[in-house]
Amino acid sequence: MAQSLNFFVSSSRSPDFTISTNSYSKPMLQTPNRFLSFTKSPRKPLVLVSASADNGQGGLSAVTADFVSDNGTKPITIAQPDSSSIEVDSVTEAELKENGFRSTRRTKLVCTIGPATCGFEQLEALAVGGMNVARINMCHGTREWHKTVIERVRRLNEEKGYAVAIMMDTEGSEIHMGDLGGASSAKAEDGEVWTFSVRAYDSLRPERSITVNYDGFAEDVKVGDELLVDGGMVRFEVIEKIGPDVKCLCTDPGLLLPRANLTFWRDGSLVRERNAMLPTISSKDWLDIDFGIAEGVDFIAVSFVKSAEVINHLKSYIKARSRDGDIAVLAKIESIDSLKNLKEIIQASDGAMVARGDLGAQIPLEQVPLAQQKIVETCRKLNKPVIVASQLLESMIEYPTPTRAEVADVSEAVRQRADALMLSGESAMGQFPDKALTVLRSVSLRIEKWWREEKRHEVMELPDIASSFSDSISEEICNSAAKMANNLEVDALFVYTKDGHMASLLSRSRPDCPIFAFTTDTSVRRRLNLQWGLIPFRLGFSDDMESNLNKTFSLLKARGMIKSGDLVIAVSDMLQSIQVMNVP
Ligand SMILES: Nc1ncnc2c1ncn2[C@@H]1O[C@H](COP(=O)(O)OP(=O)(O)O)[C@@H](O)[C@H]1O
Ligand SMILES: C=C(OP(=O)(O)O)C(=O)O
Ligand SMILES: [K+]
Ligand SMILES: [Mg+2]
Repeated sequence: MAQSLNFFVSSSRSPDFTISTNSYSKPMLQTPNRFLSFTKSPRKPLVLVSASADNGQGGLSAVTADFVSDNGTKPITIAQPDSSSIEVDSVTEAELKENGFRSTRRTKLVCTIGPATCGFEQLEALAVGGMNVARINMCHGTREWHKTVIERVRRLNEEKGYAVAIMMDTEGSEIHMGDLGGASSAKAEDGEVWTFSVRAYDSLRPERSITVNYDGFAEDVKVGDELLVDGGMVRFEVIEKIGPDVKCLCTDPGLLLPRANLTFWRDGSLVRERNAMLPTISSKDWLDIDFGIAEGVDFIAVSFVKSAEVINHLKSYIKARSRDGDIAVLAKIESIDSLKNLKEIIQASDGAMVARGDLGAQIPLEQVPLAQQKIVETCRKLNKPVIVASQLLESMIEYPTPTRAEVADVSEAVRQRADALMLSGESAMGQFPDKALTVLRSVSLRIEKWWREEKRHEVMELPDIASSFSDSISEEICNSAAKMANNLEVDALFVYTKDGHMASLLSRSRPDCPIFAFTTDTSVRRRLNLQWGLIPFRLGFSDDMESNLNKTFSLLKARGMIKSGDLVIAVSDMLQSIQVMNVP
């Protein structure tokens, strides 16, 4: 006869969690105040059972009980929830209260975290300044360093109510220089001869010598090739090969930065010999990915993606290992191959990045703007979030104001209605990370406002993307709701979504009003933070839309974020309907 173990789960602050014993695991959705049973087969003795409740967020409601029993009943109480709470970040809340719905920023901001921004206060300053996603670049720093940054961001979220997501960016199999033996940079002058070598210098790095991370380097280059550092920031010409050493003459002087990217060119085109055969995800990347899964990062951005296959592979790898399979995979478009297979790659991914740094080293610079336009458009059509990255405010690494050209570049990305803009060196190692973020924020707000004032409703034809009939219904509802919202000039769209899909479909239409996205899941909330126009809230809700709406109205009213009379359109995952109403 089967026996049961009963756990009484009084409630939880975050209602989605998994209860597991050493032999059973059971996900629970919104099950406060009830008994949960595990049935044991008679063949397995009922002895020590370690039970834990884990909401997957690093222990908000974690409970562990060593359990000895023959009749198997042991009550477990999990922290009392604040069932009447709604979570939204304080910056959004203040913006909404002060300036109303229209003032909220639609374009999301990603900041690369580095030595200039890794402290808790520095991270908090970025969150206050509007950072939606923190990016860690596995090209640099140690895993311990990255772990500390992740912990600090998590602490910031828990203590201050932010939903800053974490993006881990893989190193990828690019060819790059070594780390300059700890020096922050080295100056290469016109006419100097430098040695690029695959040798690892064990002690001091000889003067004017650079290590290269790719073993085939000395074999692949030819005398006469042009060697570009960081896509042309410094240029050399290969003049002699001596075993593992390649002697190069500096033809365009400049600063060499640690681990700078290297490409070599022959007769005007990029040389892709054996290095083209390097795996997209190297063995070091797999270790970093395991680290990212263990740390529960929200996004993994894959460098130098060549095909959809590698994305599919990584997605199934994550699915098999991550607790909820909820790490989104972003494809970095930064190579010739990724442009060739653009549609399939984006289709397979959960989003993409226009990684203009390396892209500009692989295709002629004048083609980068067109590539950007095409990538942004393709992502929009396929409903995948897209980030425009690299050199948006490059001069702000050193100076407190951007160039006019940089402001124009940021404006163009906002005008293209990309989901997100990204800072790299500006926030990782620049002198003015907060100022750079402020520029992104104010330019975004200004261009978005201009766009609405001009009433430039979309001309973009959005193709049907649903893969099932029920998806088609969601898609039609969202397209119609967004259109209605514009025509009726409503104040906000509300979407109640468990996995975020309906929210992303609304975002895809780029409506004039902000989209309040309510989700029960904290990790979905963080991921929605990358998408255009979404204001993600965490809220416990049921399948009863009437009560969800009443609850939301009263919670938001109590906090002064909406007021009686505001016009709202609500849609939901659970109920396929569009409701138009005034806040009571
Ligand atoms: N974790 C880190 N530790 C030290 N320096 C970093 C880190 N992350 C970024 N940086 C610095 O910021 C610069 C810009 O960052 P990013 O654009 O992400 O990298 P890359 O220049 O390698 O493409 C890097 O070149 C590096 O100097
Ligand atoms: C974002 C990019 O990738 P990374 O900084 O990792 O080179 C880029 O190349 O633009
Ligand atoms: K990288
Ligand atoms: Mg790159």
